[in-house]
Order: sequence, then C-alpha cells, then structure tokens
Amino acid sequence: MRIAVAADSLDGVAERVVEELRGRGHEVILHGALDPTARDDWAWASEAAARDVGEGRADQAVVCCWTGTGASIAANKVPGVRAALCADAYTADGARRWNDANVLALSLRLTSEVVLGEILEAWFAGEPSTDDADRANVAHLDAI
Ligand SMILES: O=C(CO)[C@H](O)[C@H](O)COP(=O)(O)O
Repeated sequence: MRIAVAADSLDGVAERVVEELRGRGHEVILHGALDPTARDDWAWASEAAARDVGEGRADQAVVCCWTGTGASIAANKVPGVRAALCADAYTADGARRWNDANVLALSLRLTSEVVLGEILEAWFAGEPSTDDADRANVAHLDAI
C-alpha cells in the first residue's frame, strides 16, 4: 500500500514507523519532521498526510505527535478520513474492524517500539466488518 506518514518531531518511534512500514513492503510518503522541506507543526503535518488519503494519493496514513491527540484531530477534519488514536493492538484491531479507520494516529510519548510493532500487526491484519450495523455506523460518519 501507499502510506503517508506524518510526525511533528523525530522523537520516539517517529522514524521507526517509517522503517516498520518499509519493512512490511509499503511505499511511504513523508510529511512534517520526516520531510526536511515540510512544515513540521502537528496540525499541518497531519493535515498533509490525511489529505494524501482523502485525495487518493495514499491508501492509508499514520500520523504522530507527542500525545497523538492533535494529529488525530487534524486528520479527522479532512473529508473521507477516519483517524483513530491507538495505544495498543486491541484498539488498532477495533479501529480497522468497527470503524474502518484509514488513518492510524500514534502518541510519540506513549508508543514503545514493541507496542508499535503490535499495533501495526493488528492494523494490517484487521479487515473492516461487513456487519450491517457496523457499515451503517461508518456510513453515517460521512453524514455527520
Ligand atoms: O502532542 C502534540 C499535539 O497534540 C504536540 O506534539 C505537542 O503539543 C508538542 O508540540 P510542540 O513541540 O510544537 O510544542
């Protein structure tokens, strides 16, 4: 997949995210602090990655900031984006399964390398639910 990655700093697992994604065979599009020419403030960096998804240049995105909250809030402002802040694999699995999330938001403060691997494993293994109620919930997001 083509995956846009944004971070507002190179703290914590920011660069590890890129390594993990490339190691899994994904094409990575860099934003924020990961691109020396880009603006690295969290709202701008996350917006850029989310727009890649919303406008079809990327299939999914991973957006990071110290807490993960600003990155997720910014991404969720972009039409077509469903960003989920995940601190563990269970949440990442649920985000893909129940929310059909297409943007993974991470806290650079909280996410260890081990937990990052677990989160990505669950994220890429997870398939969106085909249950009618789940699809109705996801469809309603566009209507809100
Ligand atoms: O978690 C964040 C936003 O949700 C930021 O990473 C945090 O506010 C630090 O930003 P800055 O380094 O620009 O002060």
